[in-house]
Amino acid sequence: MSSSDHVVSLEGVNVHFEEEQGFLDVFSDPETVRAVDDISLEIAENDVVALVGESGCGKTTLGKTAIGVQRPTGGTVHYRGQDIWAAKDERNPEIPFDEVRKSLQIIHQDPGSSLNPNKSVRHSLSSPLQVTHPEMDTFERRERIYEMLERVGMTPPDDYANRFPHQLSGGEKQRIALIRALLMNPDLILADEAVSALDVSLRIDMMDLMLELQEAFNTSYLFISHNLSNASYLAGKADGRIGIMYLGELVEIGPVDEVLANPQHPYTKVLMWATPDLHPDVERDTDSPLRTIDVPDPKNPPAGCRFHTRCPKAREACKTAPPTTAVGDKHTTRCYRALEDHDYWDSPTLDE
Ligand SMILES: Nc1ncnc2c1ncn2[C@@H]1O[C@H](COP(=O)(O)OP(=O)(O)OP(=O)(O)O)[C@@H](O)[C@H]1O
Repeated sequence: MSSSDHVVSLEGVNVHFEEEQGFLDVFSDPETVRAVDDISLEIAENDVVALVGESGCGKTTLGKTAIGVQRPTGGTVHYRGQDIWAAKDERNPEIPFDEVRKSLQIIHQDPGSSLNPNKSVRHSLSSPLQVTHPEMDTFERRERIYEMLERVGMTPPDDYANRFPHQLSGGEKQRIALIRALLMNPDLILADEAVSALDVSLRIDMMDLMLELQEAFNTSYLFISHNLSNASYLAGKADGRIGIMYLGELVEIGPVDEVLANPQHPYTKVLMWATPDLHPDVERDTDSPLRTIDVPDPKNPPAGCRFHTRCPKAREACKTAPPTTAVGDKHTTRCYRALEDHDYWDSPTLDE
C-alpha cells in the first residue's frame, strides 16, 4: 500500500509542549511535556484503530495530530499522501488544508461541546449538508435529516429536528454529534472518549451504531478510550487494531484478537489485568502486577523504556530504549522481551 492509499499516515511524530514557568520561575527554562514521542501509525480506508492508555498518556494529543488539529513538533502527518501541514503552509497544495480538515472529523466525550446550545437539531444538521451538498434545496435537506434521525432511532424525526441540545439526553446528543460528523462525508472520525460519558447500558448501542454507520458512510474511526473493554469491543467487531499507549509512546499495536490473546508488552498485560470484564471466567491474581503504582512525570519520563520503573519484568537492559519490533502480522511492540536473542535475557532484574 502506498502512502496515498492511506487516509492518514503518521511517521515518527512528536508533540512536545513547552510549559511556561510560574511568575517566580521567570529565569528558568520552560519545561517540556513529551505528550507524543516518535509514533508512526497508518490508518487505511474503512479502518478502525482504538487507542487505549491511562489518563495523560497522550491519546488525545495523538488523535488531534492525526486529524490535523494539532501541529506536530517533529515527524510528518499525511492525508492521502499529502503532507497536512505543507498543505496549510503552501499556496497551491494538491489537497487544500480546508478539504483535509473537512475529511477528518471529531466527536468529543461531551457532545454538548460540539453542538451549539442555541441551535436546533435541524439547524445543526443542515450546516454540514450545505457544505457537502450545496445543490440540495431546503426540502431535500429536510428529507435527508429526517432519514438520518430515523436511522439512529430518533423518532418521530420532526419532533427531534426541532429540539435544542438541552432537550436531548446524553446518548441522543452523542448520536446527533455522530450524524453531524458523518454528514461531512469524512474519511476519518476521531471519536475521543465518545462513549465514556454514557451509561454503561448505552455504550454498546452507541458503538454498534457507529459501526453500522461506518459501513453506510465508508469512513474510518480512530477511537480513543481509557477503557480497554470498550476499545476491544469496537475495534474487535470491526476487525480493527488496538494500540496501547504509555507516557507518550505507542508500546503495542495489532489486531484486537491477537493482542488480547498474545499480548507482548508487560503494560498491555497490566491493562488486561485491570480489566477483568474482558475475560470474566479467567481467575486472576488480586495483587497488582506493577512494581509501583506511581506514574512518572511526563515532563521527566524515565530514560530507556518508559515503563521500566513500573514494569514487573524490568531488567537493567530496559534502561535503554527498546526498538519497535514486529511480532506478527500488523502486530508490533516496543519491548526487549519480543527479541529472543537480546542481552535483556542475561541482564540482571531491577531491584525493587
Ligand atoms: N496544550 C497543552 N499544553 C501543555 N501540555 C499539554 C497540552 N495538551 C496536553 N498536554 C499534556 O500532554 C500530556 C498528554 O495529554 P493528553 O490529553 O493527550 O492525554 P490523554 O491520554 O488524552 O489523557 P486524558 O485521557 O486525561 O485526556 C499530559 O501530560 C497533558 O497534561
